[in-house]
Amino acid sequence: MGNGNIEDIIWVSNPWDHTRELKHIPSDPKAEPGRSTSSSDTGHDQEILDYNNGLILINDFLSPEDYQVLLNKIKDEFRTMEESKSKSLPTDETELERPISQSKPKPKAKLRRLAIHYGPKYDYSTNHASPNPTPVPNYIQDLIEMIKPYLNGLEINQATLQYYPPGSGIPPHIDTHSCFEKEILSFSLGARVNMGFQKGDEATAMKMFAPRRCVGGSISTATPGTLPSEISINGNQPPTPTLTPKPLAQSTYHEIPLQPNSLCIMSNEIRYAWTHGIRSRATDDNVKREDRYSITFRKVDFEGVCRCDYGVWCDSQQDKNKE
Ligand SMILES: O=C(O)CCC(=O)C(=O)O
Ligand SMILES: [Fe+2]
Repeated sequence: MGNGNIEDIIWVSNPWDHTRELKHIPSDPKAEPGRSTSSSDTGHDQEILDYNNGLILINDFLSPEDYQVLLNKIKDEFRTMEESKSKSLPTDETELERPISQSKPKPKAKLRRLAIHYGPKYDYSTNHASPNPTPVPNYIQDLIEMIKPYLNGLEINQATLQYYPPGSGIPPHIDTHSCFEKEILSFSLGARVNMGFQKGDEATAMKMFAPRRCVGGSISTATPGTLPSEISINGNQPPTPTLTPKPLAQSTYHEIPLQPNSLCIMSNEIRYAWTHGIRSRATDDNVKREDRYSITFRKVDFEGVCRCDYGVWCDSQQDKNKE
């Protein structure tokens, strides 16, 4: 099955010259996973957790000031979205006339994840990217600039903001290989949540043949994830590994806390062959969930062909085998 229709879409890149809204940029970006970065100009320390399978978590990614600016911006975005939605809803006249005691009970608020897309929006059922992408706003472009050192030259062209009300989640999935190039990154804000990771089994691989992003993984009992190598970044000091690296055991379900102000980078094996997802539930490790927000960064692949080394889980390569 080909994805030829994607080639017709022309992505017009966003202007990069703009007034900076997030002020601090790490001066000496880390050159390779697990290595130190100077954070002297930001005045705060980052902590890098390298799971040795393509998963890297960077805690305290932004300075507290920048983090707060970003969180406020994102909350505003969802507030505006909700306001415009409620304005566009037709007024129920009959409801207004009804005495309060007789008014219909309000439907229970649904635990629905909300999303706002910037850049080309992908229609997973048709493999089409939207021809009129909404430009990425400046404050998100600032963040893209800050994550650039971790992108290995990948030019991000899509940012998806998501709001997770307490209790909501996202099904386990592998972001479809042919839709997005290389790394997938997610920046977390608001409350902490656990993300589950599991190496895709045969059933998962089969589902990747469908032109969809979300594949439901068959998840067994949850066991806490093993701790990764942990490197604390301290000013100009070289990184000090505080734990011996323990790779995530294959075929086991692992949960890893995503802290607010953390950047989760998925590349190679974890990006191509593991599912990730967030279970819908009220608590994580007995801690009650609160509002969470995330920004997922991707590069939409207009060619729509993946040439990764993980052929079993690759929709492009499996499609080719079937031809
Ligand atoms: O919310 C997140 O951190 C991840 C979201 C995600 O996996 C996705 O949108 O594909
Ligand atoms: Fe994802």
